[in-house]
Amino acid sequence: MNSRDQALLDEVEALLAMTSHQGHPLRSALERLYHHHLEQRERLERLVSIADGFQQTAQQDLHATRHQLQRQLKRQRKLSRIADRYQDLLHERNQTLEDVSTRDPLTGLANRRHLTKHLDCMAADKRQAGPLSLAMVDIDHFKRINDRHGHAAGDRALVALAQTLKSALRANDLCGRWGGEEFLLVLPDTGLDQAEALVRRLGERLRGLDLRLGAERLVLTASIGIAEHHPGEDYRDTIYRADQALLDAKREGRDRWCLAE
Ligand SMILES: Nc1nc2c(ncn2[C@@H]2O[C@H](COP(=O)(O)OP(=O)(O)OP(=O)(O)O)[C@@H](O)[C@H]2O)c(=O)[nH]1
Repeated sequence: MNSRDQALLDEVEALLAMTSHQGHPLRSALERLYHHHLEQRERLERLVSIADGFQQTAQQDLHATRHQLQRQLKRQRKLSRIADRYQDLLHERNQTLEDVSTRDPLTGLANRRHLTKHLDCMAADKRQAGPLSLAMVDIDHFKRINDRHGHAAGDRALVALAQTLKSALRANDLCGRWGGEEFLLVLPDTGLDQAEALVRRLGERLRGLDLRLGAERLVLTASIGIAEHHPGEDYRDTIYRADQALLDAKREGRDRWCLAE
């Protein structure tokens, strides 16, 4: 209530209290008006206090809800960080699993499983049109290297051969370890002539390797069998023919290649 209202009320109260106005015809009406005003004021104050209470509760609720939301948001961010880390970990694990199941651990080349799968995919791919050759490469007298210099030296020779193979091949070629000291080359868009040129280059690089075992330089040679895939032929049969050609190369004195029938 402002001071003007209060002054008016004080004035009315004073008038009502004056005994000289007891019989005045307006006194009774003024008194009722005065009490009516007091009642209204009281009601208004109650309403204002209820509204204040509501507002305070609403603000507290708002504050509590905001706080709760912030906590949920924080928790959600934490969860999403954990989920991201978990996914990265899963991706790494998958990658490792993929590597373990498709790579030869010693040389890092494709393993036999991967080579077979690759050939199966090629067989299923009807767009595969150009010539395709397979070459089976086998280190000569590898047992002697192991026997003479130890298994670790043999492993070094295998790794050196794997690196030489990789460096001699083109981007679309695939080479992998077929088993022991035997490696398979898958050469797409390659007829026998081109395969022979590649294998010649490979033999030269292999002989030129500077592989040291103590004071001794180890000269690596390999025998190779090459087979061109016939249209409609099962890849296993092409590999078999390449293997037979490899045996021919061994029989003919090693350090050479032979072409399959
Ligand atoms: N160090 C090493 N040796 C291996 C590995 N896998 C197979 N070998 C060895 O490779 C040798 C293969 O010997 P053989 O099959 O007799 O062939 P080779 O001595 O190369 O004779 P030819 O093939 O006839 O020229 C065996 O002594 C195997 O133990 C390997 O991962 N590491």
